Amino acid sequence: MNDVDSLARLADVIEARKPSNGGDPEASYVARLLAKGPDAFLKKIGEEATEVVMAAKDADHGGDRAKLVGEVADLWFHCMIALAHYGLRPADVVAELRRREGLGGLEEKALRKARAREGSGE
Ligand SMILES: N=c1c2ncn([C@@H]3O[C@H](COP(=O)(O)OP(=O)(O)OP(=O)(O)O)[C@@H](O)[C@H]3O)c2ncn1[C@@H]1O[C@H](COP(=O)(O)O)[C@@H](O)[C@H]1O
Repeated sequence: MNDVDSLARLADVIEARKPSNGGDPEASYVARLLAKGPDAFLKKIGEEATEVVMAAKDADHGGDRAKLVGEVADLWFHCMIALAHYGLRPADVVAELRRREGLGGLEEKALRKARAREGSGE
């Protein structure tokens, strides 16, 4: 199984845990978070992002890199809950990353600025 398949499988589980699909907030963390609504899982995303930053800073100073992996997994997982809530799939994110393949970040930024200048009539 490849990386994208693993994400798709987890997305299927999250989809099945939606309260509207019968997920039970008493028995499932995903169902509980989805039942609480966007504020709850968006707050978790903020917290997990901060934990990623702290684990990365620790790793910079000889800390445990496995901790960083764990925190990134938590962040990805909670982002996947948000994607599911908004009717999106990991494949949508992968398609966007594929669309960007070969277009450097600096090049993309220059194009974006040029388009904004054209739009403002400068
Ligand atoms: N990948 C995960 C996963 N990663 C993290 N977590 C949970 O996310 C929570 C993260 O919260 P924190 O680390 O902040 O710890 P906490 O203090 O317990 O959090 P809170 O009290 O603030 O919610 C923990 O309860 C973790 O167990 C996950 N829970 C579930 N999954 C996957 O989702 C599937 C469905 O899970 P259920 O919906 O619970 O059946 C599972 O089979 C897994 O594949």
